[in-house]
Amino acid sequence: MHHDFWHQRWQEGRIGFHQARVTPLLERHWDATGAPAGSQVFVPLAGKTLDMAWLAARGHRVLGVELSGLAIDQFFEEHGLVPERRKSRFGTHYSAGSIELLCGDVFGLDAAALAGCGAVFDRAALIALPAELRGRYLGELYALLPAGCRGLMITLEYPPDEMEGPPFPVVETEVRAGLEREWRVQVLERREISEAERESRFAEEGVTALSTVAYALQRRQASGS
Ligand SMILES: C[S@@+](CC[C@H](N)C(=O)[O-])C[C@H]1O[C@@H](n2cnc3c(N)ncnc32)[C@H](O)[C@@H]1O
Repeated sequence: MHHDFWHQRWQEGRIGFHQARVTPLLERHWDATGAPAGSQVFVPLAGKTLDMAWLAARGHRVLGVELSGLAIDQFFEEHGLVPERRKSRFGTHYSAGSIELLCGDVFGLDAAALAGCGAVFDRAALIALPAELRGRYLGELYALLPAGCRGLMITLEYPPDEMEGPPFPVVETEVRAGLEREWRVQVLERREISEAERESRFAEEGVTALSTVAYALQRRQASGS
């Protein structure tokens, strides 16, 4: 999906994906990932999610990566923080306390950029990408994370011909095919989202069934364990 698409969404305030609360599945399942206390959590396609503040309040350092400078400005403003700025080959880094947001393209990262991350949290990130980018995202970006890294990934499943994403439906076989060579993948919860709970867009588009799935991830050690 072209960068302009996302920049325009932020400029026009069309950010229906943003939640005014912390993701309940994060609160419910984060401990099950075994993410080491105090570790840095990589949050790809971060937006201005409150989940980052929640992770920081739990004692984690956070590295969010987000294309939109507007999203990053709004995150810090809304949390009453004034970030320090520095530039690197990946983009502009904004840091305040234990939260660092990198304004740049997640596909421009390398292993050095993510070397300090002991965990990853993926909500509305994999499912924000069209199929042609998802293979690269799972196969290349996740391969940059260090051995032993833990993670929580949240996906959506719905009949693919019923709505045009994003969010795109991503089924378990796709997650496993993309990650299982390098990661242990475990379904923690699969839950149908009732019509009352769904964003109005799913009803408008006539989506007949919608589920969310939470996966625990663990990057295998180099030995293939
Ligand atoms: C669907 S939103 C989800 C945001 C956040 N994860 C949340 O839960 O609210 C996807 C975000 O990814 C950003 N994004 C899209 N492509 C990106 C890329 N290649 N690199 C970094 N950020 C990207 C968009 O600007 C947008 O804010």
